[in-house]
Amino acid sequence: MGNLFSSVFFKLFGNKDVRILILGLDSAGKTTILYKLQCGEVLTTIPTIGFNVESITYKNIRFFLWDLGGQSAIRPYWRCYYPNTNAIIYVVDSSDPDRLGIANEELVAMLSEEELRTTPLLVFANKQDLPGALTDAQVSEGLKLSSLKNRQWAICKTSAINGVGIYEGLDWLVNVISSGGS
Ligand SMILES: Nc1nc2c(ncn2[C@@H]2O[C@H](COP(=O)(O)OP(=O)(O)OP(=O)(O)O)[C@@H](O)[C@H]2O)c(=O)[nH]1
Ligand SMILES: [Mg+2]
Repeated sequence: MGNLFSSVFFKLFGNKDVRILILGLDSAGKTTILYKLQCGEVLTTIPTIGFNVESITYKNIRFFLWDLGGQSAIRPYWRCYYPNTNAIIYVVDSSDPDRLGIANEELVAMLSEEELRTTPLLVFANKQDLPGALTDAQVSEGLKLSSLKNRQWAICKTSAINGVGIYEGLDWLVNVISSGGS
């Protein structure tokens, strides 16, 4: 089964690298997630000005993960990174219901860009370890995910601090990518 998977994958991709953008409002947890994936640890972060990029290999796929700064002044630069993106991870701070509306507006603006017209979307409803965090259903409703058209999407409850949910999300991405969905 593993060999079958690998052979199908390489027929589909050859040596192609998989490019993932990690986006979301400032302080959502993007950089924390990136380094949790890359080195398995929770690093102390500072707000990202510009980007961090790391590669990880997971289930025989080499992912290039681009973590972009989410502060409002630098969100306009996200679009510089859209070309050739295979999937988007959109990170939401589930403990910040007041900014769910802004998170939705930024998501809608991003997904309306031609270069991301059908790009698969994985939402991380992050900071689930905090008391009172919104559920994945509440985050999904706030982002109006059920109204998305012509796009594969999924939402996972995550905590970058304890690692919960992150690999479930990556498993979904592996399935989407290996079935040619991006
Ligand atoms: N409790 C909790 N705190 C988290 C979680 N993820 C991130 N944080 C904290 O949230 C703060 C912001 O995290 P970052 O990873 O720097 O956020 P970011 O999305 O990269 O922010 P920008 O770079 O400004 O766009 C840090 O203090 C993290 O430790 C989580 O799942 N749970
Ligand atoms: Mg950051």
